[in-house]
Parts: sequence; C-alpha cells; structure tokens
Amino acid sequence: MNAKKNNGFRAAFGNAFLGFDYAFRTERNLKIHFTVAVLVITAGALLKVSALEWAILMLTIGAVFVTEMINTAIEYTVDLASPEKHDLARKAKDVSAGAVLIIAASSVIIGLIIFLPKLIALF
Ligand SMILES: Nc1ncnc2c1ncn2[C@@H]1O[C@H](COP(=O)(O)OP(=O)(O)OP(=O)(O)O)[C@@H](O)[C@H]1O
Repeated sequence: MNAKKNNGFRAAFGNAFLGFDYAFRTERNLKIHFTVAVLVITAGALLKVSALEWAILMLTIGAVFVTEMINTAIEYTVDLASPEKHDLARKAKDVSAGAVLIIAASSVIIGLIIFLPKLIALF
C-alpha cells in the first residue's frame, strides 16, 4: 500500500519534472525568464538585498515561471481542443498571454522598487 503510494508520488514528481524540462526546452520565453532570473539573483547578491527583499524576488521569479508554464499548458490544450481557428480559442490564448504580461509588468515594477534606490546610492 505504502510502496504503491510512493510509486505514485514518484511518478507524479517525475511527470512534473518532465513537464518543466519539456517547457524549458521548447519555450523561448522560459529561457528568457531564466536568464533574467539569473541576472536578478546576481544583482541581489552584489547589491546585498535584505532577507525580505530576497523573499519578494524569489516569489516574483516563481510567479513569472508558473504563469508562463500555465500559459504554455493552456496553449497546448487549446491547440488540442481547437486546431482550427475559433474565436474562443483566440480568447483563451489572448487572456492567458495577458496574464503573463501582467506578472511581467509587476515584476519589472518590483525590480525597480528594490534595485533602483540601491543603484542610485552607488553614485
Ligand atoms: N486556434 C486559434 N483560433 C483563433 N486564434 C488563435 C488560435 N491559435 C492562436 N490564435 C491567435 O494567435 C495568437 C498566437 O497564438 P500562438 O499559439 O502562436 O501563441 P504563441 O505566439 O506561440 O504564444 P507564446 O509566444 O506565448 O508561446 C493567440 O494569442 C491568438 O490570438
């Protein structure tokens, strides 16, 4: 019983990892987010952001990845359900892309709030 549960847990974890790996290899936007995340983490270390600022940055990076991956999943699902052109398919993809745009804009603002004062203080 427990071994069965463990196998189920391992399989679910493996599937989730495969999903991330597949999305990362095929989605250009995820590679861009990854590059920006590395730059933000480097800047955070160099500019010595506080523990709370680290927490906000990590949450923001996570939110961008999660939103982009859900957007990708919605695109796959829409393509499966409606390979032909359909107004609802267009709306579903546009709303999903809008969600990515909102979190991307929010993260730029969060980045400015955290890093701008520290950069200004350098000069
Ligand atoms: N089946 C469809 N019916 C109607 N419009 C669609 C359909 N598929 C895509 N579109 C329109 O084309 C746009 C781009 O869709 P596409 O699937 O190419 O996403 P994408 O450009 O690959 O997105 P991303 O860059 O986030 O991966 C959608 O936002 C939507 O407006």
